[in-house]
Amino acid sequence: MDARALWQRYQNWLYFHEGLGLYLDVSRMRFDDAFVDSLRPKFDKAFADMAQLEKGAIANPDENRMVGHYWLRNPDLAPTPELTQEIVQTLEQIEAFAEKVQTGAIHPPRASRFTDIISIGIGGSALGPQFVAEALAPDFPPLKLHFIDNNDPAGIDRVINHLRNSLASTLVLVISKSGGTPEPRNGMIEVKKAYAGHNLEFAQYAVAITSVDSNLDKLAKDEGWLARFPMYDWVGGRTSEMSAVGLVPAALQGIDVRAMLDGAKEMDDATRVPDVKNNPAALLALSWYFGGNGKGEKDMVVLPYKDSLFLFSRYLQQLVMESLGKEKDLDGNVVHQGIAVYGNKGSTDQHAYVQQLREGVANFFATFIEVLEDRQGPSTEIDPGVTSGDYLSGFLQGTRQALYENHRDSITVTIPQVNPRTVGALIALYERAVGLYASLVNVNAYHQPGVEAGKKAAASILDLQTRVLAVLQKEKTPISLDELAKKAGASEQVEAIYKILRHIHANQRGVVLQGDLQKPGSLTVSAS
Ligand SMILES: O=P(O)(O)OC[C@H]1O[C@](O)(CO)[C@@H](O)[C@@H]1O
Repeated sequence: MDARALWQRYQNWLYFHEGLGLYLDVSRMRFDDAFVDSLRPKFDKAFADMAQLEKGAIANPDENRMVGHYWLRNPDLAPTPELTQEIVQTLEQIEAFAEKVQTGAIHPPRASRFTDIISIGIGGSALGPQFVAEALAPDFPPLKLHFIDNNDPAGIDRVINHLRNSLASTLVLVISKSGGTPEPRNGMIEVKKAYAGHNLEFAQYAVAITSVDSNLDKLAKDEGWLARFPMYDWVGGRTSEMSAVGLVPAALQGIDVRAMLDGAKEMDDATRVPDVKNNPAALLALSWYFGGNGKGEKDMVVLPYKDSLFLFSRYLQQLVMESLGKEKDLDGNVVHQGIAVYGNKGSTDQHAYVQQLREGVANFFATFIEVLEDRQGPSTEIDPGVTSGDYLSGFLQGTRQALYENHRDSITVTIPQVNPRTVGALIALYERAVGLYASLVNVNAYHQPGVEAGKKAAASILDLQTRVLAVLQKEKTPISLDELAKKAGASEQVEAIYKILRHIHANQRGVVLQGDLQKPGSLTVSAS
């Protein structure tokens, strides 16, 4: 296609949302009208599915759950007045709590203000708060947010060490929808011990964000934690940014959560339109379907050209991959669906992997996220008449063009600036696109059986560790791994046992492995 025809195609397909000032350009995805027409019946079904979901249908059949993240920003849409009231009240409670913390009306026992927050959570209970903090927190927030989003002991130490002089003024958010995920539970126990080590009573610093009556909720209630906020069973972890999961940390940092909700609501209204060309989420879903042949054959590379949005790709990674990456479709057929998502930020990535994107394996389509406002205030001229922002803008255009010329497709989302409304809108845009795409490819976007399988496997390894160590304690002399496995009733699991023991040995926790480390099968083990 020559430049004039491309310019025409750009204009034909350009979507613009006036209220949000958001543009979506799918002109560099090379679908034609016949392709769009062929997907119309699937889209009709997707729009109908989405309408049912928003009305409270059981959209997550495996878990027998409604899917209601859209109600969080438009509570009147909730299927019952009780739910509407609950959403409204929770938001009010969050705002009141954040204000009291910021003004010092709620303060720690030994300080006049909370200065910092440790947020403990994983997956959907971390990625949204992390993305939003990076995108929207002021340079000097009223409370500084730190995350424990893993089970790495050294990572936990690092956060606690950084805060060792301000632990007495650090609020702890423990965020877990289920209230039973091992990582946040373990992180909470470690942090609690650190508080005890400083003679601080954890309950006076701790806030739980979890489902009512979960183990975490019960613990927080029994111990009299500072506050508890509810998470609803009809909100999935990866779509929970607009629930207490995301709103509590955001409000505490002084982010305008109402504006974020408004932006999401406005985008929801726009993405409810049952017309592909006039619905930005449908245009994304269409482009993804085209890009990956409806089978995820190409990866989605997300390139925000704005530092504050660099966690967007990581956020989308969970939203897209946990939602769409499914072995079976809704009819039980094995389909192995999904779309792989990765990315960091432009132009930084141009000096890393964009070389391969331009010339290497053509197994992706790109999504550029462009922000029109360079910075608040005037810009210095780097060259006559040229600012850093002009360079960044030029890098984006240049990369988009270079990719296209080499038959690599791309989508471009443009927002006027990074603010709570546009961030809320971006989240809502992708949530809806994932929901529509899931319907196009007929998968349940709202469960994650694969993750559950991994969790079970991990639990069985820990169980094996307990059994093996109990047997080892009774042994008077060194024993071979095979023998130990047999005595523990786990002859088939010698490799797992070897790895358990090697780890414990490396941490000098009462296990000694002896012999040739190059030949694990020949090692003997004893309790020290
Ligand atoms: O909030 P929870 O229940 O601790 O779960 C954390 C994360 O674990 C998962 O269940 C599986 O990874 C995610 O869907 C969720 O965001």
